[in-house]
Amino acid sequence: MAFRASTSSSSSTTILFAQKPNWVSSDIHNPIINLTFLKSTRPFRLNHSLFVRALKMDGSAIRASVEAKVSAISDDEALRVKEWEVGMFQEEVAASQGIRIRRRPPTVQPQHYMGPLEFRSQDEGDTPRNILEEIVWTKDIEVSQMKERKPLVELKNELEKAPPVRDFVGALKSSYEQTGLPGLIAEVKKASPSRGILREDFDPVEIAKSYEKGGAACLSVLTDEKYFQGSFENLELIRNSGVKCPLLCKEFVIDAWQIYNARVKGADGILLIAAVLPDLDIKYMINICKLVGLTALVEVHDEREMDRVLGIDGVELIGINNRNLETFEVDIGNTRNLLQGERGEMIRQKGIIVVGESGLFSPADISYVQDAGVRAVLVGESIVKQKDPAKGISGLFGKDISL
Ligand SMILES: O=C(O)c1ccccc1NCC(=O)[C@H](O)[C@H](O)COP(=O)(O)O
Repeated sequence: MAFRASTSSSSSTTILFAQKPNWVSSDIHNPIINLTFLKSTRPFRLNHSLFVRALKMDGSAIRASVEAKVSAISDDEALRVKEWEVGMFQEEVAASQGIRIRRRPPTVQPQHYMGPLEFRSQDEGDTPRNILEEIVWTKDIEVSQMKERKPLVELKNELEKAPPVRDFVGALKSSYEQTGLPGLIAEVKKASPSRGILREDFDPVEIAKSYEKGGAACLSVLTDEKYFQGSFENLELIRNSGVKCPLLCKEFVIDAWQIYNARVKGADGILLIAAVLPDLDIKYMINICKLVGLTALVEVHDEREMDRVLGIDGVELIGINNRNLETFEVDIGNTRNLLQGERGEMIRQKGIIVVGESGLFSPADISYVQDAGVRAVLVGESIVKQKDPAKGISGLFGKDISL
């Protein structure tokens, strides 16, 4: 329904909406809306009783206008509104690149509030659409809390005490050259949203040592606590245990702060997920990675993400995830599909190393993705579940790959 403004607004006056209002704050005691007038958009606080009346009018009949009482908001509130608008802009940019994952919940009416059906059904509410979105929303809260505890300036000061960086890409290349098989990034993974607990007797250092003994070129260490039961403590323990393999910090990165943190904790590489990050974020984060010496493993799952990432300069490692992180469906044919034709050609021309990720269980799986063009694989479940993970690696490759 379109509305026309017929009066201007000032403090506590009755106005007619020019367009459907945009909800900025869903706080029932403090509802703030952006009202678009004929020429401009301005935030106002809505008088609650009239708000309900206006909504009923809106929902119950097709009318040319609705009425509400509004009052001007404070400078502080205006600043929050600005921040909200910038957030909305970022979401729009992400959506234009086909990114379905929203960075944080949209601002909506609280569940207990008897608001207008129309507005409720347009906003899907604060329910994430899938597990990846839920993880990202949780991460957004976690990261802002971590940043409050340790601001970036403080974190940067700790960089000089970080252990020296190891050559992640070099380790994968030399493993491929020596074995003729994809270099293995073996994942230290206790649990996952799709499979639950993978290993009850989980000793991260013991598993890491066994992987290294079994011929892994690099290790991937999950640091997410809530969904994977991983931790930065595990990363640090492994780093300080004498294990020499370069370490990938397997995280859901949404903020550059996490990249600095990973390096400070001893990581040599970090995962950047194209389904979560718009192009500009990926470019910016790759630059930060270079600055601190980390290798970025940029992960894609479909053609669109692959094309976006191939358009970004400076990418040296692309992971093709065979698992759809929104539905958990696993199909190793995905690796082959994304490496066919022009895409595969471009990857070869650019000298990018492709990592086949997820759902690899047998020598046949390894041959399949190798034939498709991968030079490295990232494997968790099939090897972490084995009593002796080193033997799990020989089983996966069909031979002993330790040198
Ligand atoms: O593994 C999951 O269930 C999962 C769910 C949501 C987001 C990410 C998820 N996994 C991350 C990975 O991609 C895998 O840990 C990694 O590729 C190893 O996969 P696998 O060998 O199948 O354990």
